[in-house]
Amino acid sequence: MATATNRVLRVALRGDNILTHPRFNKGTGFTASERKAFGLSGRLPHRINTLEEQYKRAYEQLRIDEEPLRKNTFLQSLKDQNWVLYYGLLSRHLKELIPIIYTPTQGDAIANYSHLFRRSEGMYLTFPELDSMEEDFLEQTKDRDLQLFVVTDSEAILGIGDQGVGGIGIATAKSAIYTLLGGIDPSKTQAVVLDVGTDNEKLLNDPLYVGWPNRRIRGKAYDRFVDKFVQLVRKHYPHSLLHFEDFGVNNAQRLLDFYRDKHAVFNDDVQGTGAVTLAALMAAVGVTKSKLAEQRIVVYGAGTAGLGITKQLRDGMGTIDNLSAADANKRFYLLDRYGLVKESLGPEKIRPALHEFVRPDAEWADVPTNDKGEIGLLEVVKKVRPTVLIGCSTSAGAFTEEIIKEMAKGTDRPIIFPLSNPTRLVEVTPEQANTWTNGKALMASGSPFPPCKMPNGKMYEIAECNNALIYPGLGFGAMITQARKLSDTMIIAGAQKLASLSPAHKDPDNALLPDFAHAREVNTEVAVAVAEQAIAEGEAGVDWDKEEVRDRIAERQWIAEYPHLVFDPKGER
Ligand SMILES: NC(=O)C1=CN([C@@H]2O[C@H](COP(=O)(O)OP(=O)(O)OC[C@H]3O[C@@H](n4cnc5c(N)ncnc54)[C@H](O)[C@@H]3O)[C@@H](O)[C@H]2O)C=CC1
Ligand SMILES: CC(=O)C(=O)O
Ligand SMILES: [Mg+2]
Repeated sequence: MATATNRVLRVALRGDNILTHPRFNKGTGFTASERKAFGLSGRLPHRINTLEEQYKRAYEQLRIDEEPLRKNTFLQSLKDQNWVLYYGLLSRHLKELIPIIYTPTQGDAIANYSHLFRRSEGMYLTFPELDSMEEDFLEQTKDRDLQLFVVTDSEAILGIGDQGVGGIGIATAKSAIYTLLGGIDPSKTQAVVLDVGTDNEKLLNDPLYVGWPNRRIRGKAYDRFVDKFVQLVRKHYPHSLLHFEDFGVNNAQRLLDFYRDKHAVFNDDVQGTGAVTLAALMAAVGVTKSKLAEQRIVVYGAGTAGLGITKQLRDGMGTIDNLSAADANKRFYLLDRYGLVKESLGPEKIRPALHEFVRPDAEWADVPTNDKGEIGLLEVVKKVRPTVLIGCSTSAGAFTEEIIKEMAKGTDRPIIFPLSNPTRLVEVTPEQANTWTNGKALMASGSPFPPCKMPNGKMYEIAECNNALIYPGLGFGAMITQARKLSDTMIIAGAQKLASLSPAHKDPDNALLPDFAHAREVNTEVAVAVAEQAIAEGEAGVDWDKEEVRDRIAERQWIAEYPHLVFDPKGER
């Protein structure tokens, strides 16, 4: 078996062409024989550095700037130069650097994309260039063994909305996380932005905006554009996984439903968020010694993530506690801008996907409404006495002191998950929820937060309930088995595996989910569970026994170490 350290790579590039290629470049790490073979002798300073020395230098440079956004720019340029150094450095400082390359800082980088722009990364497919899409696609992908596409149309980036072409930054960040935490070879991934315009006035009026300065295309023309891209992926890479990220609420679930039987597709905001939240909640009900099916769950923000979470928890109640879907649906209370999702809101406010979870008006006849007939969160909490409160509304501070205290009256250990990203949009900070519940709340958040002091003096670590803790493993498990689809049962298998790794099993005062410092090992376990499930249910395109899965995964995981490079005119380029 080839390990990274004895791996040999045949490369056809020489001189500046290899020095500027991030996949092959080693900088001062090129050995003497490689320098000779690749024509680098006069192009590099004398000293040959080990990777350890290179890490030390890069980390020193990174620490010069205090500001997270500048660190983000530094790391982006490191990625443009040298993948091994970039991923190796991140692996060594996971907890410190994931928030820099992902939420929250990547949100700022995306919002400022056109002003920070230095060089392109990824595939930009622009609406007016529809006719040349296949040509453009093939130009970038020819001769590449791509296994994963991460695509966004940028309409709902994290919680910061429509970011136009800058959304490429979420596709590249999510791809990088696949490599970092899932072990997917970065040369086998492709980030894509579908630039169908933007309705973000600030971008439309910005003379430096680098995307297509046009209002967002919608309706049939949008669908045709997306479909052309999906068909190209299906035609040229039939065994790849197609990951959708941060599509708008009217497209995310719809596109997933449309393509899920045609190709291995995955919507991270729907399925990844649902899976990680299911795992966090399974851990929390372990602490409260209750069942999933017994919870009364309020979901605040009935958008893509809110509905994805709701459906995943509902399905979890079925698989884990044998509750029928009809009964499980009744455990949920969804709210959006117009308050509780109830019958009388009518079709304008209730999109079809929410129908299963609409509450009957009669149930609320005794509850005060505002002058528009809407029922707010406080009223819902008073009546329902929820055991679980989940925020995915992008509404900062929506879980007020009054609401949290009201919730704490109705349950001994309120389970509170403010999941909105980035950090500043959180519905309540863990510190506030901890104070207002006298340390009783069981918490998990979407972005990283510092621990809180519990009444017993111990520090309570806040689990980061972010889909990045699970999607790399879900995706890798599906890709490695060449699964024809990523089924709901494969996702639940991954969520159950993640829940089983919860530190709260050992001690109820521990975090609900594993720490991000262990995210690589955690995602590997998830990948094994998903791959085994794919094989068990006959979705896999490989004929492995379940017993071989772990070894196969270990063999294929990309490791940030330099391979030995050999010059070969017929080699890779
Ligand atoms: N922790 C995690 O892994 C994830 C977190 N998220 C976060 O969840 C949030 C929502 O993301 P998406 O569902 O993709 O967006 P979305 O736009 O589909 O959904 C947001 C929903 O919240 C509603 N909303 C807005 N203001 C509200 C208010 N004041 N009160 C009640 N509802 C309100 C909107 O009408 C919309 O339906 C974002 O902050 C995102 O970063 C999303 C995916 C994963
Ligand atoms: C984490 C993520 O996918 C989001 O906030 O959109
Ligand atoms: Mg997302």
